[in-house]
Amino acid sequence: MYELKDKELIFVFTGPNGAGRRTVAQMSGSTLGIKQVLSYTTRAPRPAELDGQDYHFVTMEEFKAAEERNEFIEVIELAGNRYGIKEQDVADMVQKYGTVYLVLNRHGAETLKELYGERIVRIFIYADRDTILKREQERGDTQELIDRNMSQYDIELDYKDQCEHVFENLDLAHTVFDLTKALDENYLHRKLLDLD
Ligand SMILES: Nc1ncnc2c1ncn2[C@@H]1O[C@H](COP(=O)(O)OP(=O)(O)OP(=O)(O)O)[C@@H](O)[C@H]1O
Ligand SMILES: Nc1nc2c(ncn2[C@@H]2O[C@H](COP(=O)(O)O)[C@@H](O)[C@H]2O)c(=O)[nH]1
Repeated sequence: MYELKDKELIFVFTGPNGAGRRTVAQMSGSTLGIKQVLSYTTRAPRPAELDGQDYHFVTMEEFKAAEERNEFIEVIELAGNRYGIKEQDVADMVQKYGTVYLVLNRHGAETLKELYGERIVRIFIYADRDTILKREQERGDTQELIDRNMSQYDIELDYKDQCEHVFENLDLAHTVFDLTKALDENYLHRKLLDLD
């Protein structure tokens, strides 16, 4: 296991599905010049999702082969699909960029915290159930997917108080501004933003 050095950090965006974790993470990452370590998944891409941008989309055979080679830090299975982060990807990107981010569910955030300790900064993004429902319907998610996400809502929300930073994501621009400011002030010290 790669041991993270003093200045190396991993931001883990977590919270209920549909709260806007990926959107907020990608916008903040782009503002701050921080790259994402992508998960591998066997699920099919949804409309507007791209291989190499949202996930590494792989076949079950490819995933199982990588699993047998012990390449994943952790693996989860949801609705028959597997998801995992490769240890080598984390090590390579942290060594190259110093700071990276991931978007994971509660299980993934807990696992990374156990493995990498204080080098992990958990950022909890949430919204109320009705807001998430509306966003998922507008995005065209299937009822099956919406029901699955909603069934996990309370479990994911219960993780809020254990995370280092918590942001309610209602107005997107405000969320990204507040988050970017917090990460810059607390960890990055790049002074990229005009904070007045
Ligand atoms: N503040 C916001 N206001 C309105 N819509 C938003 C906001 N934040 C995100 N969205 C939209 O909500 C939807 C879900 O966002 P996103 O994909 O980032 O969520 P997520 O938490 O990563 O969940 P999932 O894994 O289901 O995609 C997207 O269509 C996104 O454009
Ligand atoms: N623990 C992990 N969680 C992951 C990983 N990759 C994605 N996720 C989370 O799973 C759910 C479902 O994702 P979806 O894109 O199919 O809706 C969501 O909360 C993701 O953030 C991973 O490698 N490990």
